[in-house]
Amino acid sequence: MACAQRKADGDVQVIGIGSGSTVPFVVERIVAQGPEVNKDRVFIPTGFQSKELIVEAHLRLGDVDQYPTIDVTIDGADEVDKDLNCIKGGGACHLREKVLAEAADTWIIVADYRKNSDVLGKNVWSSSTAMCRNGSDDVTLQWKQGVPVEVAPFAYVKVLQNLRTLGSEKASLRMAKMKAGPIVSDNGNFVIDAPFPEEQMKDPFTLLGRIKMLTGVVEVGLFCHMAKAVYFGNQDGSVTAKWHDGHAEHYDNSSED
Ligand SMILES: O=C[C@H](O)[C@H](O)[C@H](O)COP(=O)(O)O
Repeated sequence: MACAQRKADGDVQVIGIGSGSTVPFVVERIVAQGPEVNKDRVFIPTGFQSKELIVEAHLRLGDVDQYPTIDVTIDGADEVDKDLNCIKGGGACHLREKVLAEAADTWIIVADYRKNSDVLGKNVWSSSTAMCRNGSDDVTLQWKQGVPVEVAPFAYVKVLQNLRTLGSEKASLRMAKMKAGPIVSDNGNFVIDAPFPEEQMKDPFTLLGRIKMLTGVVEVGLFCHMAKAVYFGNQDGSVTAKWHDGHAEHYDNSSED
């Protein structure tokens, strides 16, 4: 998105590239800035998808162990609440995404308007990432997946039980679509999807702390108080930007140049 990328202009040299359906557009926009602008930039991926995008675009690939401080990370989201807290991990990338979000001076989300929600978990729209990976555009397969929780494989049954006790009655292991068995993250872990009642989702920061304390949990797909800004692409091509301080702006189609 043009306006999100504008935030990445200037002196930015180390850029984190997140995962999801909007990220290819971000990379496209970066490439369009030309080789002269990009020659001194290093791009850090959050997983397989973004690594491929960076390599295919002939941008310089780096890793977070070389660059533990990132100027700006641009990522997608499954859902964003009114305080810019996010659910992420529909594509099972949330561990690396959170590392790159924390490493970044500025963390920016680019998402489509269906991800904009008052309270996390209320939105029936969820990640299209898995569907895109399966080569299908069938967005009628929407589901309420809850909070993605990456777990050490040997501990998943214990963590499932813990999550149910915490209030997620329907917590379940995420199963692969084209493979018999569970999906395995880029880090070799399993992912549990844990829907929680609205009352608990209204305070995602407290819920995040509770889930994170469960032994066997590697990372939780709740990103609280992290986003500096979220850019929502609207159906008509315009963009609505919301900042963490409550400020919002609207850009019409022509500002996308
Ligand atoms: O694990 C995946 C990431 O958190 C994605 O950023 C998130 O799932 C959004 O993906 P999409 O834009 O494909 O819905």
